[in-house]
Amino acid sequence: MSDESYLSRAHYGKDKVRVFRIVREGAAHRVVEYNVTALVEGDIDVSYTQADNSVVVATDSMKNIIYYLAKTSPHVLSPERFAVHIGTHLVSKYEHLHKAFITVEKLRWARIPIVNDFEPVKLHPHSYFRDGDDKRFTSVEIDATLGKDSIIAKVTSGIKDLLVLKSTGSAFENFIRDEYTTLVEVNDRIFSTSIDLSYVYRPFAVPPLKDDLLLELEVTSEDAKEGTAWEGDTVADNARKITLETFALDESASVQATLYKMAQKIIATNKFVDQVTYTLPNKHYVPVDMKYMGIDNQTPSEAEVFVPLTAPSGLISATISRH
Ligand SMILES: O=c1[nH]c(=O)c2[nH]c(=O)[nH]c2[nH]1
Repeated sequence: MSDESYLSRAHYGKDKVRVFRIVREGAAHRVVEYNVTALVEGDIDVSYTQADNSVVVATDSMKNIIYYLAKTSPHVLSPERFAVHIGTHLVSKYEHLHKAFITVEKLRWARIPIVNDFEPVKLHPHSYFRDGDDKRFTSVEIDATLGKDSIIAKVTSGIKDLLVLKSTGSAFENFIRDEYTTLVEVNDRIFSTSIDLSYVYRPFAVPPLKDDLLLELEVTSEDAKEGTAWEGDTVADNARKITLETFALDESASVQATLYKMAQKIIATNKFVDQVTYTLPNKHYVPVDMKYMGIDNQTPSEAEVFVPLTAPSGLISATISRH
């Protein structure tokens, strides 16, 4: 053992860059709101070890690159493509930067439905409401360590904070009973969780950027149909639908068993997704004990009044991978 130390890893960048973009398509607008994180890695050791800032792209400049690409990138409406574009731009513009890690979190803005008697519901062209607290995100690693002409993108996307609850169709029985067990077995209970889900796409090569550092890559109908990372909307829509429908339809034996079914379906339905991870807090709802009032609120079929517990919660997580 030596008393000396060395810099074993370094990366830096800008976090929590908030950006909103309008794309005007005639009278109809499309809007996105993102929280972006951009971190870079490369030949930057001396900025830590020698106080030498000559290798430092200021994090303020990185923020400006994010705004610049929010204005100029043809990919801005797709979190995955926008993130790949930001990361590829950083490692292509600066010779000494070899990797970029970009996270784009997308907030929900849905068109406000306008209901007029006897007319089909119309979605307003430029007014929106927040239709859920869940966020879609993508985390992209841009790896240019093999050269600026051989850039590999590793894309992981997912959903955070998707809060769900079902008031029946969930049981928890046959678990280990010993001297520590106080939990009673139930064949009918409330199941509520705040879903965190991430899925890993098969890595792909990013074409070298043009002279103006713009990423000119077409999205084909195959991308949309097959659900490549290049058209992440397809998989994002699939993953949300599978997660919600499986949660609703499964006669759940446990959080673990329902989680596994969701993940298996995502892998089976999305051929460019190789790995799925769910993290599910089990948000407990405890029936109030009303025995002292002479009221049965405890037997599962009679349990009607519950205390939603803030803490503690279970925490069930698993990663399911393609064979
Ligand atoms: O679905 C569940 N899985 C558990 O592992 C567990 N543990 C517990 O106390 N309740 C539950 N519920």
